[in-house]
Amino acid sequence: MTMFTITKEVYFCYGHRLMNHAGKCRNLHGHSVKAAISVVQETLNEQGMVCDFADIRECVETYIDGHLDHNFLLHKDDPLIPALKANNERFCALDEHPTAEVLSKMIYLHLKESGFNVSQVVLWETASAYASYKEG
Ligand SMILES: Nc1nc2c(c(=O)[nH]1)N=C([C@H](O)[C@H](O)COP(=O)(O)OP(=O)(O)OP(=O)(O)O)CN2
Ligand SMILES: [Zn+2]
Repeated sequence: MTMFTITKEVYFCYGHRLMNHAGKCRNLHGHSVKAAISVVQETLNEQGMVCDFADIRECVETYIDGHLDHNFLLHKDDPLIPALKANNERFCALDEHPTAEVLSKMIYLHLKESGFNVSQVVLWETASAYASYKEG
């Protein structure tokens, strides 16, 4: 079987902390990250594309702007949440810890639910560390 793959990169920022981390990542800190989104198709459309890069960007930008970009990402049981609420600060409480693994999965599932034949999402959290999510 032959397969075409395209990959679109998007960039965004967030603050977070990993509340159960034994080291420095338990502290409040932030990242400026890159997500690389790969979409596959066996055949090309009438424009000779898997899909337009811009279609991936639009889908993922709406989601990232609404949930992740310039937001503060916390586990839903993080004891900081009441203080953020009391001060009207923006945050996003996740069912899982806000790791690169979990964020790559969130982006993947959004694209899949939006109808893209996404094969993988890779999230570069720092210049030297990335996580990826794919299914099957
Ligand atoms: N498997 C994971 N490990 C870690 C994650 C993660 O999301 N998944 N996240 C962190 C921290 O949030 C942060 O990303 C720090 O990562 P790290 O590579 O340790 O940070 P540095 O840039 O400081 O790396 P050095 O190479 O040690 O300078 C931690 N772990
Ligand atoms: Zn971090």
